[in-house]
Amino acid sequence: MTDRLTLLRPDDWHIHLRDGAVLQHTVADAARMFARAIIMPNLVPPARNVVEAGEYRQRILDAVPAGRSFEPLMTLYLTDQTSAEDIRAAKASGFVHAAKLYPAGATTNSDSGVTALEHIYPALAAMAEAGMPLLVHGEVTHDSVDIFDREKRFIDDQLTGLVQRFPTLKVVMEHITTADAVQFVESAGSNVAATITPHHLLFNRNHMLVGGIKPHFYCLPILKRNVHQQALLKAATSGNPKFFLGTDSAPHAQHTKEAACGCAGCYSAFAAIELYAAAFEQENALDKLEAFASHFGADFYGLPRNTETVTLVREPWQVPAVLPFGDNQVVPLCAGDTLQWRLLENPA
Ligand SMILES: NC(=O)N[C@@H](CC(=O)O)C(=O)O
Ligand SMILES: [Zn+2]
Ligand SMILES: [Zn+2]
Repeated sequence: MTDRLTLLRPDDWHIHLRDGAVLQHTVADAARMFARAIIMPNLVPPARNVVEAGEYRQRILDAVPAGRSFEPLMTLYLTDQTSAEDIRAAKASGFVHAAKLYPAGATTNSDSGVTALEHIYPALAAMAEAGMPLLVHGEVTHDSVDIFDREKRFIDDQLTGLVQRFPTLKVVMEHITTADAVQFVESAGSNVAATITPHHLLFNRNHMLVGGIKPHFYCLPILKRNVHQQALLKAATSGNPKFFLGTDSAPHAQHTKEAACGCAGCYSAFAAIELYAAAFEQENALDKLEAFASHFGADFYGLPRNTETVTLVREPWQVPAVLPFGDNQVVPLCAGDTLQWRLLENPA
């Protein structure tokens, strides 16, 4: 049995670091293992243009612990008002690497998201032109659509047509949760890819709902049935370069999740690579982890792969019950559980 695993240093192609006092914690956790991360722009107010993205980037850089290297890859939050010029200015900055589509009302802080795709056609044309990937939270939002069906309906009603209309646009379907999404991405062109989270690989809706409701498993898109979890595990460990690491680590203070109306999002960045190692080991596919975590995302974004390495050792450790989160605390994914793999602390 392997008990040591050395990988090219990974990147996270989907993370929420939030803002303000919590950055000291969220940035330190991400920078412990990741060289770079695609930073989600759903702040209040969101990072909608190159100026807001640049200011946010500086706040993140200011929070990187001394002695660590960590490059925040910024994204723009698309609204009905985003113009082709906004995209061109963002591209010219060199630090904005993608733009994010939140259908209005789909998830945390998506109120200023896009109300109809037609509104962003000029921006999407500029993105295709610039080679800038569109990152998609792929869920429809109509009250009439069941929450467990919202991803599939988005593929059928919106994404299929969008990919046809913009055949050269790079699209990342973020945090996929269904066999339908796996199938859609597999059968699309090489310009379409997907990120997969550790929580959707390790858990299904039974973990969230059987034996009492577990708010720390509540995220969007919501955990699905076991058959979907199996399809995601298969895709992530397949060696297909269309599927790569994106944690969707999305911390919310403990009291806002353990509430009558709890927030959506799981905090995984503190042990992301260890959690993925658990999922890959379960599939007997640890040999596939490096490409998923460290090659395919950079290749898709057209960025160089990292050159330094990180090492994981088989050394069981217990996930703390809570972690500091600015002036509050956050309950991490798998709180209290024992993880088998541990990342060696080798300063970057
Ligand atoms: N994934 C989540 O459940 N929540 C994310 C938003 C998102 O990625 O949809 C958040 O910002 O809290
Ligand atoms: Zn999302
Ligand atoms: Zn997210």
